[in-house]
Amino acid sequence: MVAVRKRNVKMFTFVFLLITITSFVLNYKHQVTITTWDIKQLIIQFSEQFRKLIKYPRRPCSCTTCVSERGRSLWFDQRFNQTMQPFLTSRDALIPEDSYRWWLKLQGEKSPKNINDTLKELFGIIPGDGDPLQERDIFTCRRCAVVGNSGNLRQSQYGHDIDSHDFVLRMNRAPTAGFESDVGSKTTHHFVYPESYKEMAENVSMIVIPFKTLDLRWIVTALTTGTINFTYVPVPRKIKVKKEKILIYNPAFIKYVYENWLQHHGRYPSTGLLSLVFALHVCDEVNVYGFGADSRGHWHHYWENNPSAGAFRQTGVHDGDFEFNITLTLASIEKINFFKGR
Ligand SMILES: CC(=O)N[C@H]1[C@H]([C@H](O)[C@H](O)CO)O[C@](OP(=O)(O)OC[C@H]2O[C@@H](n3ccc(N)nc3=O)[C@H](O)[C@@H]2O)(C(=O)O)C[C@@H]1O
Ligand SMILES: CC(=O)N[C@@H]1[C@@H](O[C@@H]2O[C@H](CO)[C@H](O)[C@H](O)[C@H]2O)[C@@H](O)[C@@H](CO)O[C@H]1O
Repeated sequence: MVAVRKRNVKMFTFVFLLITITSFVLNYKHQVTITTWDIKQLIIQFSEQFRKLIKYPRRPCSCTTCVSERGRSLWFDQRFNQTMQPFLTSRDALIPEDSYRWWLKLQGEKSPKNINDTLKELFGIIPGDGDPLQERDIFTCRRCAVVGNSGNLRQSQYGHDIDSHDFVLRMNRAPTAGFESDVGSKTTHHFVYPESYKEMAENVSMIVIPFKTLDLRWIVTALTTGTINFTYVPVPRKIKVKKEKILIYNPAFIKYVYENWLQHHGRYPSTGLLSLVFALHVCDEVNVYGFGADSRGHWHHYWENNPSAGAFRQTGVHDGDFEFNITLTLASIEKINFFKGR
């Protein structure tokens, strides 16, 4: 009787250990490919993971290297501030006073509505959280593609590569239909502001970048009364996006990008730079496509011959050259992979 009980305990311990070890190994899914269920192999893989765990005890992710890891580049460490929150959410909708004052000047609204009332109304309608990009754990490796709108994507054949990422981030009016072989067909997140809104598929999360109070008010009315149809250009009265799929880029994060990364160049950061720094904060591996001006320094698009491609240089709203240098530096220190297109 005692012998049987002892055997049961042993059996139970063995099964328990096997499950623990297996799930531990599987958790490191992007570093380890399970090719066999051979117990010897599993033990070898487990000890390899254990060795890494001892060597890098507090790694933030399971990729070979994680973007947010400090100590690899002083240039990066001086700019990257892990504590900055990329999103405003219903639980955390506070904009610090200095950031708010700075933000108010971006598009010089004449008589902005009370921001606290606006945020209360907005987060009474949308939750602004619960998105996969807002949840993190150290056992995964989040591979993100940030896809800018550059004409250098034409005939690049990057489509398959882009679609292989866990998250594919696009921006403004960028289409995929008809351009799949160069830009891919997958989109998980799409950055817009009212003036650049485009309809998106149901499963895509829309990240709204607000540059003024009216942009936040527009989200409210675009989901309800449809009363706002003009900001500095006409904007759609109504949008077809599920409330749960709308996320709000934090104005304080725009200021952080402007100060820490852009070092006050231009009037404020472009959507491309805002998306790229955002990705550094929420992804573990960042691969960048579709960034790069044409020979005149204009932001030409891959899907159209946009006549105002050089307007930003005339108005000085963005410093395209400085922004591009940030991208190149990030690539040179291996924080991102940069795909230069054609
Ligand atoms: C006329 C104008 O205002 N154009 C601006 C347009 C325009 O408002 C939207 O396309 C409307 O849908 O938006 C911008 O940018 P745009 O939508 O052109 O491009 C998005 C981001 O991609 C990168 N890009 C683009 C083209 C190119 N040849 N090289 C690039 O590197 C840039 O990082 C760019 O930010 C914007 O929001 O930033 C900036 C552009 O200056
Ligand atoms: C070309 C230009 O300077 N246009 C500005 C316009 O800038 C655009 O703002 C967008 C957000 O609303 C986005 O940042 C885009 O990249 C910019 O080109 C606004 O600043 C607008 C405010 O009234 O003034 C236009 O002249």
